[in-house]
Amino acid sequence: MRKPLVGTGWKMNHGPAAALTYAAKLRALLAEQKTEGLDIFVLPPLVSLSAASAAFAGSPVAIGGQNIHWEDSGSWTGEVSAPMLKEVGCRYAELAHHERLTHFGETYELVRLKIDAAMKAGLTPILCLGESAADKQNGTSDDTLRYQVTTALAGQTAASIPGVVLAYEPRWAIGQAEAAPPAYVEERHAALRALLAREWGAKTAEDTRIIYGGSVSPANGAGLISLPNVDGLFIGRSAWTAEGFAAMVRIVADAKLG
Ligand SMILES: O=C(COP(=O)(O)O)[C@@H](O)CO
Repeated sequence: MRKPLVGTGWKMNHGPAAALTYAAKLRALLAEQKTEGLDIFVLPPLVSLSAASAAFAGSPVAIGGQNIHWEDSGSWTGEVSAPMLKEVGCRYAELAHHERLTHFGETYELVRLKIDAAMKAGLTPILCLGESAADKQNGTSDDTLRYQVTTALAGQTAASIPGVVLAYEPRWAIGQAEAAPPAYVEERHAALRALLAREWGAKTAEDTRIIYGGSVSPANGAGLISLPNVDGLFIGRSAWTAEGFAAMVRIVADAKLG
């Protein structure tokens, strides 16, 4: 049984003061609703991690970083390492987000090194995957996903891969008015699971969580989280308020925990 997951990436929003306000509100809201049996995460910007770590301590909410460097330390101006995230209380490290690939020139070859660094530090990588609009149009979405998965996870084993969360986020669905259609999402998630089974065996495929992100909202969340191969939701804009995120947590809990 894969534990359901619901999380939000704040992207470049919420400095330390706003993080404290958000955390206090979210804690109060979640205390009134079902959270047991769910993994819940918030990914603040780097500067807010320490504040968020203290503010969420003892709550059902874990925190993570939105990126890491592949080395543990050194002359890498402006970067942060996996052990540093661990030290401020992070459980997760988001890697390969579309915005980092597009605006900062990251590649899946580089992401492989980051996955290795995150695992070594005891962080759970959230590995973002997703095809472009052109891939979708050309019918090559699953080829692109296969390349991304096999490249990023090349250093991993059948036993370690369930320690990675796969976040399917079609690039053409991020920051839009609508999420990808549920039937399309289920096809991609099923294809990803079949790929895991082919490459690393049935148990790895069965145990690895695959979550969906890209314009998830209160209007479409229930439909997406009810899909058999969708183990969680990864939310941007709709969860940038504590009230919005608490509503999404409720949708996931209702669908997955009954
Ligand atoms: O980018 C993401 C989705 O953002 P939306 O604003 O929900 O489209 C995902 O990685 C969550 O941060």
